[in-house]
Amino acid sequence: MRYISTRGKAPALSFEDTMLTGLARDGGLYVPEEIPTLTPAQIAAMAGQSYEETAFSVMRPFIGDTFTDEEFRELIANAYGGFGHAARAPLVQLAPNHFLLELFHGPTLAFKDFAMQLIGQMFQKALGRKDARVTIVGATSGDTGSAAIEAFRGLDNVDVFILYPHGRVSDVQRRQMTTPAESNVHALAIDGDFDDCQARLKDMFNDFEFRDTVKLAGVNSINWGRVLAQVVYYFSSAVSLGAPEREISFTVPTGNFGDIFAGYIAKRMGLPIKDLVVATNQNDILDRCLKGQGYHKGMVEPSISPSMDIQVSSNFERALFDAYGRDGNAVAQLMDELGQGGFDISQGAMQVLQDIYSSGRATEEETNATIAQALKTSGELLCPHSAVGVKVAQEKREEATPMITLATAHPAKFPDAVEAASGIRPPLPPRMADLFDREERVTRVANDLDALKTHIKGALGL
Ligand SMILES: Cc1ncc(COP(=O)(O)O)c(C=O)c1O
Ligand SMILES: N[C@@H](CCOP(=O)(O)O)C(=O)O
Repeated sequence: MRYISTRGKAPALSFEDTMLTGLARDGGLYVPEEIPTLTPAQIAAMAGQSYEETAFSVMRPFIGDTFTDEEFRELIANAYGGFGHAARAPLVQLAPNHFLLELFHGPTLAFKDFAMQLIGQMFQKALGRKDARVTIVGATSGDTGSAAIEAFRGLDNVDVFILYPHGRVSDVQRRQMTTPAESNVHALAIDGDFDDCQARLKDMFNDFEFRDTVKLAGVNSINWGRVLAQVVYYFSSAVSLGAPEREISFTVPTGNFGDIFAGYIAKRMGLPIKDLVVATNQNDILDRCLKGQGYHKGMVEPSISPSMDIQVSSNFERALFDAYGRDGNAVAQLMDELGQGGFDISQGAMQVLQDIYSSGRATEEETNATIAQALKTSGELLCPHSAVGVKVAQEKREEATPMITLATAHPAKFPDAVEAASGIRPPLPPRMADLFDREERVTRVANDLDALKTHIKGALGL
């Protein structure tokens, strides 16, 4: 299995090199040269399996000879052993034929743990046998950062720097990033929004001198390993509702497009997914785009679902690559235009995208109302991101096809917003009960590439 760049000009790499490289050197994102498929019988065999067994079956075809079967099984077992639910990703029923996939039972209470816990294991194994060291830099609107810090804190061969937008993450998210005491963890509050953080991260990858000096690695969904690990729960949930005999639809609260893109990969692998619905908050660039209005950037509007406050949706580049017939030059041209503010999508590519994805948006009022309604009708307390998904799913779902909405974070990560909408202040789990008593450690850094490079090199003693 080899991986190629969406911009067509970087060398093809193995799974291991793709994982450790992050952004391709032509500025693109790596994708598999070919998508492996599973037969209906292989998918049906997942019924009744543990999450870990399904994870092995789904991901094995993508990793080539990076790990032996035995090693890979062990990494998967280590990754999910600490989750707070035996099913790892349990389904609960919200309404007839509408289900919620709870992805928040990992250590940092968000879906990011599914990929990050595994990536942590895979990095450790791959770096350990090479006796290599890397500097991970990540951009976060709140959840990727805490999950990355949790996965890499205290490891000998990794330093981790996380850029988050100052004042634009919840207090719980911020404290998850700023309170770990390990010296290899560095939380950086950036004067800007998430798009600024992600843009500076990509600038660092495109600055080859800096990249090579610090041995830069990435664990955002830039990293194919992140997307891959998220494919698994589409299979586990769909099979438990009757796939492959039965079609299933999914609605995914979306920002950087990594999670929904994982759903697309599941579909390409043979999972009978009927609709893949992109749900956005008021930062609705993807909804507008999928309705045929082109991809044109506006200002990021802070919302009660801050992890989705994104305008430049990184993985949409992967979707465009396939929609444009895997033409790297066409994608590179679109990304250049994005640098000037936006681009229009050709009719042919738009048709491909609309055949795969549909979309909807939720206003702040609708999100609040959905939190209150779900509590009343099903007893389920939703985080604001999951509520965006539920609201859009309610509009999109059809009676005949089960709809699964992804619940991407635990309500306790956003207690103020959840309390305002529902009257209930969700408590943190006991293991995190002292989060607000722990000392914070954070550096405020300007939204400036040179300032960031200087800070990171200084912290590394370079
Ligand atoms: C809680 C939550 N929901 C939804 C999303 C959006 O996911 P994606 O960026 O993969 O589209 C994020 C951020 O990634 C998130 O943290
Ligand atoms: N919502 C994310 C933004 C980064 O997304 P990623 O999937 O590319 O890591 C966050 O919570 O940080």
